[in-house]
Amino acid sequence: SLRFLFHKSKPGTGLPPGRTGWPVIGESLEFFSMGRKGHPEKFIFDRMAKYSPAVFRTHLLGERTAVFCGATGNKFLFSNENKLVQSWWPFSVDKIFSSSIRTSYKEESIKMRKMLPNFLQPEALHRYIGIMDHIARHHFADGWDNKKEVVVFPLAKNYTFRIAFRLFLSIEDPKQLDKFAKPFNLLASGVISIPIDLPGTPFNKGIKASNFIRKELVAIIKQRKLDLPNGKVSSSQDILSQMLLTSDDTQELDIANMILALLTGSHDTASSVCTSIVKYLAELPHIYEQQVKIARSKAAGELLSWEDLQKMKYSWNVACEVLRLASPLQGAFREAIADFTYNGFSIPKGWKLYWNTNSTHKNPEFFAEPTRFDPSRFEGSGPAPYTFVPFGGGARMCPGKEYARLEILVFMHHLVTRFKLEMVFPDEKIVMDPTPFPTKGLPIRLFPHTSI
Ligand code: HEM
Repeated sequence: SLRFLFHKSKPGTGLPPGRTGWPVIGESLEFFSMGRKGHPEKFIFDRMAKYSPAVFRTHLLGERTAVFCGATGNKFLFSNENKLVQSWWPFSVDKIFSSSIRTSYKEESIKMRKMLPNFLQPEALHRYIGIMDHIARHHFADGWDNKKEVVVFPLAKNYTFRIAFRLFLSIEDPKQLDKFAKPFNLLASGVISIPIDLPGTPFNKGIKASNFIRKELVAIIKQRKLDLPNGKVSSSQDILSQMLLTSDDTQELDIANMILALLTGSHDTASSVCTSIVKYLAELPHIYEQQVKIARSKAAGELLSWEDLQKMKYSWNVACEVLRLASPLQGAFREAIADFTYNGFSIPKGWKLYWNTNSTHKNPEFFAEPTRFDPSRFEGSGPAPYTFVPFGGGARMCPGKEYARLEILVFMHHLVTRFKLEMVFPDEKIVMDPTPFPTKGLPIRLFPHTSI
């Protein structure tokens, strides 16, 4: 009956208002298809207008879900971790990363989550800036220089992949990198697939790929444990060494899971941002010119330093504007660990809760003319608290934020010091499936500065 599909309650009278959609699949298809069409915010805004601007209910990925909206919704979910809510990942993610840090409710995983930021804090990452710069130079020399036209998305993936394997594991050899590239792509498609574990399904391939990677990682970790004490490798050469030195009682499998989570977390996110940055710089000459001025202040061939990156405030504002308009993750889930009331509606224990970037990032209440690209939004005190949330917030905030900032800035610097850019398909759209990418991979014409 219609009562089953619609529930329009008033504050104080029960569950948040909303539509549950079809049995089992609920509203999942609409949710994802709007992303695939390039406007994931439509799903959210339609329902905020129809039901309630604070919180509405829906049914996603087989779960009864309440979508929290606006700065107040973000703040509520971010600040109630382990009090009223806990991190929750869809079944497919959980299965592929089984026994990983993503299963937050497990004792060991909480310990892991505490350890993680140690290796990814600004201070810990200082020493790796020279390495990022070095890899960027090689990456541009191999993939971009002397080419009239390139397809950006696969190149950006290659860039973040190279950096991650070097920084975490000291792996640079192209042959070794190749061995991991395919499993990582399988893993990524497994995570977003329909979770049916039968031979040949993307989900099944994802699980197999993650087992393969985990096994390889355990072997690398075992070898490293032998090499570290007799000085065969340096203690500061990568994040793995750092992890092993500060956590001697941690199991190899736990470390492997942690590295797997970090490699995955960094795989599609930062590469998506780098790609979108190229698109906006190609489209917006005045932004590009500003960018070049900053980059030119550095002598050719001179290595980038921590201080240089700190000075790139304008560049980071450009990146933030890209993160606002094309957030790599549109949001994340929590689970209610107790019954509670929010904004007058009751949220039952066990319900899944979803916070999302779009209800604030694309909302004129928080960002005037939200579709306009304007890095000056981040000048001064910047956006209001809990309105700009590409990395989430609170206890589960992305631990890779600083790492991502550095690799994105290094990428931008090398890009604009080398080329002027022109899009091959000027109206190429960015769609979300579920991370944002350009429909044609973003072919770009390159004009080296020396030839201008
Ligand atoms: C621009 C790039 C990135 C963006 C926008 C991003 C965004 C996010 C978001 C929104 C979350 C979910 C937070 C939540 O549950 O509320 C997350 C989690 C996570 N990210 Fe990132 N991320 C990026 C890059 C990275 C990088 C480079 C790494 C690793 C070096 C990384 C590692 C992780 C991990 C391990 C988690 C899970 C943390 C947990 O469950 O507690 N991310 N990220």
